[in-house]
Amino acid sequence: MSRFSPSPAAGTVLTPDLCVVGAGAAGLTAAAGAAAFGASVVLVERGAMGGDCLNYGCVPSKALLAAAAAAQGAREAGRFGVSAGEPAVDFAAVRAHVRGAIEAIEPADSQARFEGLGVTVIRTQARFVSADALLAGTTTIRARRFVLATGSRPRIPDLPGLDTVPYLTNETVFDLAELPRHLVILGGGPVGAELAQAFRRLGSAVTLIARNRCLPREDADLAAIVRAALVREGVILREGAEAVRVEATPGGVHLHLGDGSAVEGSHLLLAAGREVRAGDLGLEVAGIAHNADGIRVDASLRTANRRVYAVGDAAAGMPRFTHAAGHMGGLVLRPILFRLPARMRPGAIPRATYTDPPLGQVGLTEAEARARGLDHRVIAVPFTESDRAWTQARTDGLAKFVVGRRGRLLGVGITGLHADEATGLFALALSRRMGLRDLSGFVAPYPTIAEIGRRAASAYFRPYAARRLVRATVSFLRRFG
Ligand SMILES: Cc1cc2nc3c(=O)[nH]c(=O)nc-3n(C[C@H](O)[C@H](O)[C@H](O)COP(=O)(O)OP(=O)(O)OC[C@H]3O[C@@H](n4cnc5c(N)ncnc54)[C@H](O)[C@@H]3O)c2cc1C
Ligand SMILES: NC(=O)c1ccc[n+]([C@@H]2O[C@H](COP(=O)([O-])OP(=O)(O)OC[C@H]3O[C@@H](n4cnc5c(N)ncnc54)[C@H](O)[C@@H]3O)[C@@H](O)[C@H]2O)c1
Repeated sequence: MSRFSPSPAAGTVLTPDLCVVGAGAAGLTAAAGAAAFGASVVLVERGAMGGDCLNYGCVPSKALLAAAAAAQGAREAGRFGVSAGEPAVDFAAVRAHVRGAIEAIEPADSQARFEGLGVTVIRTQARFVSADALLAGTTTIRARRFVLATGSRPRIPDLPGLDTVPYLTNETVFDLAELPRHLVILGGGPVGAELAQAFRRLGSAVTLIARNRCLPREDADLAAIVRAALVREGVILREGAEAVRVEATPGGVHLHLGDGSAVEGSHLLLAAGREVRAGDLGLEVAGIAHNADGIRVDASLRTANRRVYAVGDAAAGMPRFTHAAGHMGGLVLRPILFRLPARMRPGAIPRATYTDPPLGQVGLTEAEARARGLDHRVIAVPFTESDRAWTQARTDGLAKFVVGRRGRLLGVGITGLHADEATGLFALALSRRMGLRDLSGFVAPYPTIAEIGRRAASAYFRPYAARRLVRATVSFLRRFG
């Protein structure tokens, strides 16, 4: 149990083993883990417990997408011979569902739970006042080690006119009282793509502005399938479009694009990437280096100040996902508590975008393998080869296995039905350095999308089976009865 809980009196100086700043996925994991090992822990959070994922990110977006999928299911039921028709969407009830999902998960991240674990939770802004001391309200914390898990915030683009119009970000969009008539989304990354589909399916007109293409970080063949689904459902996609100016109109906003055209909408949602909150942490005072991408860390997630680590979205150059944040929050406990080495391997972190169809990736994409000059082959398996895809009438999918020498997996990308779940399986295979031989021997339940790994293995090994020597061996062995 912490020697300090509950909340300290004003002016107190605390000297815990560990001080964690930020109670999102990264900070909560570090705090809970350290407390479980008997370390004294102080956790400082200035906003809502649970951070972005619970309050303004993964949870509300996935809950909104689930409501949107129900609406789309009604629209598409006809292809199964079931008639439902255009659904009536009660947006207040949708919002209640989103809120309900947050409230159901909230207790796991709550101050009460963490105090129950023995963590001292201080609900205020923290900043360094020296290389080894942090000020949280009126409490000074001189910890043996610090973990900065301060997350990121939406990047507000430098767009002329933006200061004159109302706009939404992920921090406000889930609180909308009414369904937007026409939502204009700036940014075609995962936030833009997921929310474009969610609002379109719930009944809004949606225009998505993407500087390059939709889901630019993803494999082009896989992203094209998601793109086609969005367009089929009526999302107006403006790819290769640069927003250059915005102005208010009586009905909402008027967004001017670089090619001279304009888009008119009732609401504007900014989904133009993330930036790191570093300015208000007093990093300079503590000798902690940072850049536009975040707090600079080495492979063990240590900052330029040897007492201080940075994890999650706040750490520069690291993948910005909840599971990555949680992983980093646990990883830093190795050096902090046990003086063991730790090495963050960003390349091993899988990701999924929860559009329908979802898109998952782990390891290298085909373009990344090519750019690195790796000796590789790509085995592409369309979902028309999956019996499950046929039973669900969802053959709009593709899996791409990027393999190196002797069939070793370098990366797997998959879009289609249940691709998010299947990505977890392939992430395990990659983390265990498996190859297509392992996938060929893996028995998945029938009919599931996971069987697609075996399909890829069959396609890879088929030419070997056809070799003259192999055939001659089979023929020779036949003689023995
Ligand atoms: C719309 C959206 C959907 C997303 N969906 C997914 C998804 O489906 N799956 C996925 O893996 N990822 C998703 N993400 C990304 C995911 O939300 C982040 O990667 C994750 O929340 C990062 O966790 P974190 O702990 O690093 O930071 P955060 O969750 O941002 O937590 C940081 C905390 O630090 C606090 N803080 C900051 N500065 C200070 C200070 N000086 N003093 C005290 N407290 C401070 C903040 O208040 C905040 O609570 C999504 C993001 C968005 C925006
Ligand atoms: N399913 C998930 O795991 C999930 C879901 C949502 C978000 N996230 C995380 O949240 C982070 C943020 O996502 P995001 O979608 O906001 O960011 P992003 O950086 O992935 O995409 C933003 C896009 O906006 C475009 N853009 C920026 N300014 C523009 C302009 N003026 N005109 C036109 N286009 C412009 C950029 O080119 C970029 O493609 C991601 O890094 C991701 O890791 C994850």
